[in-house]
Amino acid sequence: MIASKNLLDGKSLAKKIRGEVKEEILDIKKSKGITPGLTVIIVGEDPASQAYVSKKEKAAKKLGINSKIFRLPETTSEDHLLKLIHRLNNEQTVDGILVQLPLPDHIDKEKVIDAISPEKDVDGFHTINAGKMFLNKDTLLPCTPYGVLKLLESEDVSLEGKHVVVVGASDIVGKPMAMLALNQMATITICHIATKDLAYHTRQADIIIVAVGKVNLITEEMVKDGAVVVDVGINRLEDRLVGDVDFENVSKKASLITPVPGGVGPMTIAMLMYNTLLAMKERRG
Ligand SMILES: Nc1nc2c(c(=O)[nH]1)N[C@@H](CN(C=O)c1ccc(C(=O)N[C@@H](CCC(=O)O)C(=O)O)cc1)CN2
Repeated sequence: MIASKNLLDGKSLAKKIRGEVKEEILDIKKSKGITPGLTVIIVGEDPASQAYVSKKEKAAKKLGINSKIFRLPETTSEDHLLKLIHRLNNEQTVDGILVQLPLPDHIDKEKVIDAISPEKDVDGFHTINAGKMFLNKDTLLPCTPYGVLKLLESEDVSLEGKHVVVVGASDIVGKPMAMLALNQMATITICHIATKDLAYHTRQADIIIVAVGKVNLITEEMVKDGAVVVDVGINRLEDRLVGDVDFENVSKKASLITPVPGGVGPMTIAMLMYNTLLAMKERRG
């Protein structure tokens, strides 16, 4: 782990959040005799996805959440998946349903996500939940962007009036991230694959949030002095894991910066645990 005074330490904050969730689960178990249930479905053998699912299973177990993992083969049909989701939607003890992404190409991701009951959609990806987030209504929020907000909040970084530049416009990170920042009264810019002169935009940013998956996409010259830099990228090199930011050089300019690993990644899992508890409380608390 890199030691630096300006580090946004997701690993520590995630531990704290998991501890709070664990306490609340214990209390609810004692007072109401109910336990949250999380079901994760993974299709295919992608090693990174398998590792993420194992992390989710381990975290859930530690917090006293009943977890069940469906590990389905790559050849699983869309129809089979939809039927499984339908069955889980109707199971009283299942509070959260999550389908690990990406899915194989022959399966329609949107159709699968929208088959999950919105109240059990602990990823916050369902069209109804995305719409509620867009309208700034209470709902289950996507774990990674929600984790980024919590990380910023933990260091008293207010987004109000700040220029937040989000690099990457994916449905699971970039777009919801920008919307959550807007809901916090930030001025937002979303940069994507067709953006001309990325550096022009990033240099204006008070806060840069990058989620692309490209090593060293954000370099020192692209960052204003004192900016806050949040790196959501995960790139596997032969010997180590890196983000999208040239950490060594950008960290000299940034007032706060997330490391990879140990920044946003652990927050994703912590917020999933938080959402599972929230889904249980909303439905049967
Ligand atoms: N249904 C979903 N699919 C995917 C999501 C998601 O939120 N919901 N996000 C990503 C993967 N992901 C969770 O599923 C995830 C990514 C990274 C981490 C994490 O803890 N990263 C560590 C490094 C771990 C490692 O060594 O590989 C870190 O950054 O410190 C957790 C979860 C795509 N799919």
